[in-house]
Amino acid sequence: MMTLPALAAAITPVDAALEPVLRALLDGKAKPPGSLGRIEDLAVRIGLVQNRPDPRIARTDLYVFAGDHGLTDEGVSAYPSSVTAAMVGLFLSGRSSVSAFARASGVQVRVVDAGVDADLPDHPDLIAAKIRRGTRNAAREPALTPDEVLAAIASGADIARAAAADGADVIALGEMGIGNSSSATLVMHRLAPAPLEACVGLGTGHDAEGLARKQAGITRAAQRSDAAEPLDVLAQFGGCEIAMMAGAVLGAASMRRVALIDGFISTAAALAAVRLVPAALDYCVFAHGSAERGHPAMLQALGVRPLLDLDLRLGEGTGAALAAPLLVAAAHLLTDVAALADVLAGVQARPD
Ligand SMILES: Cc1cc2ncn([C@H]3O[C@H](COP(=O)(O)O)[C@@H](O)[C@H]3O)c2cc1C
Ligand SMILES: O=C(O)c1cccnc1
Repeated sequence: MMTLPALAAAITPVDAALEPVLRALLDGKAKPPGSLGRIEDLAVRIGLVQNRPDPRIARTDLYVFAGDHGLTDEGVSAYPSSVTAAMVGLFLSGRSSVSAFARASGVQVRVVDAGVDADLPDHPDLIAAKIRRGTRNAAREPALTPDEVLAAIASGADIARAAAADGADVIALGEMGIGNSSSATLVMHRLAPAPLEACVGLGTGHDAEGLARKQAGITRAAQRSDAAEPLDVLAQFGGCEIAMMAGAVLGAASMRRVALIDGFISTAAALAAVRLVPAALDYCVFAHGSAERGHPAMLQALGVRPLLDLDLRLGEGTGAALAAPLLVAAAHLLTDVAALADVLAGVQARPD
């Protein structure tokens, strides 16, 4: 396992000198310069991450990090915590939304028990990495201890690094955890930072009364601690799965792999990772803009633009699974498309 300082030392910013080289290659392809829009930007990003003009994306592994939240005692979610474990079973049976989308994209899904409040039966696609059975209620006390946060980060990094060592080119992050939109809201509030009102959204869905209850629970937690440093914020308000996803971003970056980020909650984890190690941002690709209220401002705080705009608001990694083929296509643009000069030379050389 790598400690946080060791991870930070292993993450270097991408080589900016390669960007004009990649842009020139793309401009020279058999197409008008810039005509493939943001897929060209994506190709540049992938080339920079892999530090080569001919990047390849042969395999994307998607990890769904699952954990429960003591903050649900405040009534912040429309659903009971027991849904988390039930959904883990569904991911493993291949009948969830992310399973369906991942099949369409040729992406392998595995589930990580980061902190589910249940004993989960063994399964070949389940990684047992439980930090604790659910977090403490952040409205009353710190959700996690500092040691639990560090353990979660190290474990997430380990999972991403092992995937990379095993041949994954992209590590995609999804999550499942009833109540975790509240935890992500508090992480965003302190680390974006942004006013609390701008960070609270509907999560899985709420009527007016439910939203008021969610706001009240989140406000109680925010009033209990003025944490503003990333590790402290993760301890006060974070979830096991959010801290572990932050670690997975750092692990992917330390191995020069793309971390493909899903929606609101995954972005909050990426935000924590970037606040811990700013250079990690160079390795992140943001799959989609979530319909969750705070997501645009969180992306703006990171200075990034997501690939897709499909009004998704689920999590699980559904947006990441949908975006995965775009990364494959973008890499193909650099490796498979002929240079216009070669084509024209070929045309001119051809006998009439
Ligand atoms: C059946 C079901 C499947 C889900 N898959 C993802 N989420 C999403 O909803 C949860 C966050 O919303 P909140 O903070 O409002 O609880 C997370 O588990 C997230 O992944 C789901 C939620 C439900 C109910
Ligand atoms: O965008 C997300 O990740 C999201 C939004 C609402 C509920 N759960 C997840």
